[in-house]
Formats: sequence, structure tokens, C-alpha cells
Amino acid sequence: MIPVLDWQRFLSGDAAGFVADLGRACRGPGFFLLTNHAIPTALTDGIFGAAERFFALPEAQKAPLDIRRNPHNRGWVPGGSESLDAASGQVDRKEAFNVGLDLAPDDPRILAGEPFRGVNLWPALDGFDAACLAYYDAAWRQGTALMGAVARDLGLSPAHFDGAFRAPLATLRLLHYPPGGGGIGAGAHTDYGALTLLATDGEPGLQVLPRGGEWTDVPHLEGALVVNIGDCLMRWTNDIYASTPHRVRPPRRQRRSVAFFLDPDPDAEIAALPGTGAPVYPPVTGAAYLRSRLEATYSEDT
Ligand SMILES: O=C(O)CCC(=O)C(=O)O
Ligand SMILES: [Fe+2]
Repeated sequence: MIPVLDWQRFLSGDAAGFVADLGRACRGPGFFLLTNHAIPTALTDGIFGAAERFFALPEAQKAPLDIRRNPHNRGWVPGGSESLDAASGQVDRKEAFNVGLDLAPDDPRILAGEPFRGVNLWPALDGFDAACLAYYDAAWRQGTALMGAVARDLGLSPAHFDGAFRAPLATLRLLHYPPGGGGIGAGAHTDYGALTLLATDGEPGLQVLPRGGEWTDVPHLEGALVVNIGDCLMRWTNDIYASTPHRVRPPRRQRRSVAFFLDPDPDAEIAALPGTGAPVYPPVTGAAYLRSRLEATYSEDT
């Protein structure tokens, strides 16, 4: 029920076949597994190694990085501090760490006070920042390449989205789910961005709720990415693509995952794409859209 798509098929000769399968996946379950993708195994190993070291740090070393004191959506998300499904009354048991587009402290966009533009926060761990940024760049490249395939599926020029992901509000999020216990690892939610690229360690827990269906486990395929459509791309496609609710059950053993949320540039215009019919939503910028979604997520406890 979750289709498997082979990225090499897109690159080597059968792009049209890949795009047709991609279009079906994006309109149907809104989730697919991507095999033979372009994120090198060494970078994936590196990011999981970095996550291992970060989550093992004593709380006193993580506390100064608390995301609740950061206006740019970066830093440490302590376990029990977020509730992706606030209506359920349950807080998420996951712990996380967010990295954004890496900018120098004197970057004009930071100096101008542009929304979400800020420096990344780093723990005192050798090589941690390099592992995060190398993975970030590779995931960004894979994500924008997928947007080229999305453009083809929608009958647009393959370069249609190129101008919308030049300096994106994309977030890399390391995730740690402690074993056992009750409650929820991550409450039911949809993602906010265009695409999410997720690497997991094989420990089960992630489930999706397809339209008119039941909660279903997402299978693990070694080396494959779990890719899903976010709300921003659903809106951009005038609801042709599906942004599907998902959640993470508390795992039996410790579970780690690495999510890359590809949100567009702050000034990208999210307006019904050509050929998608009468607009369901008014146009909005990438920054305004992300702000509205993050405010809704965090308003419950602030
Ligand atoms: O950890 C996972 O498997 C999924 C996490 C997720 O859905 C999210 O952080 O948005
Ligand atoms: Fe998610």
C-alpha cells in the first residue's frame, strides 16, 4: 500500500515511468519509499552517529540549546515538550534537535531580521555540525530533484520549482524515541512543508492514516527513504496531492530517525499551480505559511 519508487529509474532512461508512479503515490497515499536515492550511505551513517552522541549528552549540556528560547526554530526539543496532536491531550515522548539553513552571524538576512533566519545552535561535540550540514545539503539536493519530478507529473517545466528552493526554510530534525512506556512517540499530524525525507533505523513505530483507511505501519526497507507530501505542497497543488496524517507509536526498543522537512524559500509564492483548476486557497508566501503552522503547533503550551 506504500509504493516503492526507484530513483535510479528516474535518472537512467525511464524518467516517464518514474514520474507516472510518483504522481500516483502523491495523489493516493501521499507516502512512498525511495530506493537508490542520492543521499550517500556515509552521510546517513554520519548523521545517525551524530544523533547517538547528541542524545547521550547530559541534560545540562542540552538545556542551553532549548528550542523554546530560540526564535528561529532551531535547537533542542526536550522529551515531553511538544504535542503534535494537541487535541488528544497527549504530549509527545520524542526528543529532537533542529538544524536550519546554515548562515553566518553577519548574513544580511539575519541582520535584516528576516523570519526564521538565524544561526544554528551546536552542542560541544567534534564533527557534529559537519555531519549535520553535509546531510542537510544532500537531503536538500535530493528533495529539490524530486520537486523536478513533481513538476513533470503536474505537466509543468522540470525547472518550475527551481526558484522556490534556493535558500529554503528547510529543517533537519534528529529524532529520538525512548523505548516502551505508554502515551505516544509523536502524535498524529501532517507535515507543514513541501516534501519530507525521512531516514529511520528500522525500529517500527511509524504509522500512516490513508484517506478512508486504517492506521497502517510503514514498512522498513533498508537504505530507503520514507518520503511524504506536506501541507504546503498539497495547498500548492490545489489539493491534488495528499498530505497524509501519520504518527509514531512508542517503540519497543529505542528508535531513532532523521527527518528533513523541505519547506520553500520565505518569499516563494504558494498559489494554485497552473493547470490545477480554480484556486481553493488564497496565495501565501512560504514564510507566512510556515509561521502560521508553527504558531498553531506551539500555541498550546506557550
Ligand atoms: O520519526 C518518524 O518516523 C516520523 C517523524 C515525523 O513524522 C515528524 O517529525 O514529522
Ligand atoms: Fe511528520
